Amino acid sequence: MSNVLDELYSIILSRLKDKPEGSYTASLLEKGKPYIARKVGEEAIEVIVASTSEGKERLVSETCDLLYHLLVLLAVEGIPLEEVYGELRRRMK
Ligand SMILES: N=c1c2ncn([C@@H]3O[C@H](COP(=O)(O)OP(=O)(O)OP(=O)(O)O)[C@@H](O)[C@H]3O)c2ncn1[C@@H]1O[C@H](COP(=O)(O)O)[C@@H](O)[C@H]1O
Repeated sequence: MSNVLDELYSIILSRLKDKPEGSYTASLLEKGKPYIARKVGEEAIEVIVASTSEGKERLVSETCDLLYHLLVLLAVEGIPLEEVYGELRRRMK
């Protein structure tokens, strides 16, 4: 069964492959892996700031930005989402 993260990951993979005009994902690929990794860090900081002062709606929005950029990083690294799910399951007590 597919969930929203799987669906988004699949769209990201197709953007990285087809590089359509106007795709933000494709523009990230052009900027390179260190840039994408930095974006993950920036978005994580925005999550921290939102959690301390900006309210729940903002926290949800920044969480989405963080998850999206994390998925792009995993996709660029060639790590299937199933591998992350598997590791999370392995850790579950
Ligand atoms: N879920 C997202 C998503 N979340 C966040 N973002 C983008 O991430 C950026 C975060 O904002 P920032 O201010 O930090 O960055 P910025 O100044 O816009 O960009 P930078 O120059 O800093 O990289 C915004 O441009 C958002 O549009 C996303 N961009 C795309 N998606 C989804 O990814 C899929 C593919 O999108 P495209 O590649 O654009 O077709 C689609 O399903 C989209 O809905």
